Amino acid sequence: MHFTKMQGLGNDFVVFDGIRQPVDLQPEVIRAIADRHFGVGCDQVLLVETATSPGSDFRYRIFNADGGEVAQCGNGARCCAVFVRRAGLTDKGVITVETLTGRLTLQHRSNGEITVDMGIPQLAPADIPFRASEVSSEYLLSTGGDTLRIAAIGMGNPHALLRVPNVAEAPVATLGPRIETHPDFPERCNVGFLEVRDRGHIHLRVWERGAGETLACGSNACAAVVAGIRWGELDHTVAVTLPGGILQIEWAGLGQAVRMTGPARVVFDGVWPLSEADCTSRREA
Ligand SMILES: N[C@H](CCC[C@H](N)C(=O)O)C(=O)O
Repeated sequence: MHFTKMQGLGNDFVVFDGIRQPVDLQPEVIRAIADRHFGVGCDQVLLVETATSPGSDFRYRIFNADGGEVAQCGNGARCCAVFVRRAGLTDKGVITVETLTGRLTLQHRSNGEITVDMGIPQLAPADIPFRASEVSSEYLLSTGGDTLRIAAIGMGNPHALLRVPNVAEAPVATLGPRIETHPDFPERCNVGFLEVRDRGHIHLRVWERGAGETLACGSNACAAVVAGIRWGELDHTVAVTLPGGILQIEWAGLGQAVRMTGPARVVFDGVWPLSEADCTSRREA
């Protein structure tokens, strides 16, 4: 299978064209491809397919490095927009892609960046999903003897957000997996550690569900801005500085879609696997 390695602010992807070639992505194959020592290495595998609903240009599927399929990936959506034009699958400037749970609009900008309409954030606990009796801008989460104040927000995928005084010292590697697998998030969650610098700028580090800490997470950046606005600490246009770079996020408020703008880059093209013999060279199952 032919693939293209891509990245959006260092959040990296192996992207397959599922329209012009048969692609079989079983969980164990995803894990093998994502393996940074025995495979290609990536945070997520993306699959572009023929749209199944009218009004969409493509179907866009997302698989985390752990092999699980999920419904949203913001950095991947920007890479998808670049992928389909570079592959000659479309020459449109505005592309609509359908995902497991919704539809995204991807817009090429004159400076080469991509703006994604990420949809309306889910705030009702049942939609996130998150175990809480009512909607709130802040919840208490008990873990390991600590009680944490978090925001819980859905962007087509679930996110927990914690305020920290300094992202550089945030306990991402220890607290991230504990919150990712907390029972109050029945489908697990992505965990954002956010430092509010001013009303138009935050710093963010993210422990991603199914991938661990990544250099950037587009959907969590959107959720973090929604959380900060609902806490009354942010204005409606925010620069989000992540370890891999900066995203521009806009949210006009309740009932409105979140818009994210940032880069997407091609790294190289490849073939997976080269041959069955090469497959056996991977870490033994
Ligand atoms: N780990 C995420 C999927 C990838 C999201 C991230 N790479 C982005 O840019 O939004 C999840 O399990 O919901």
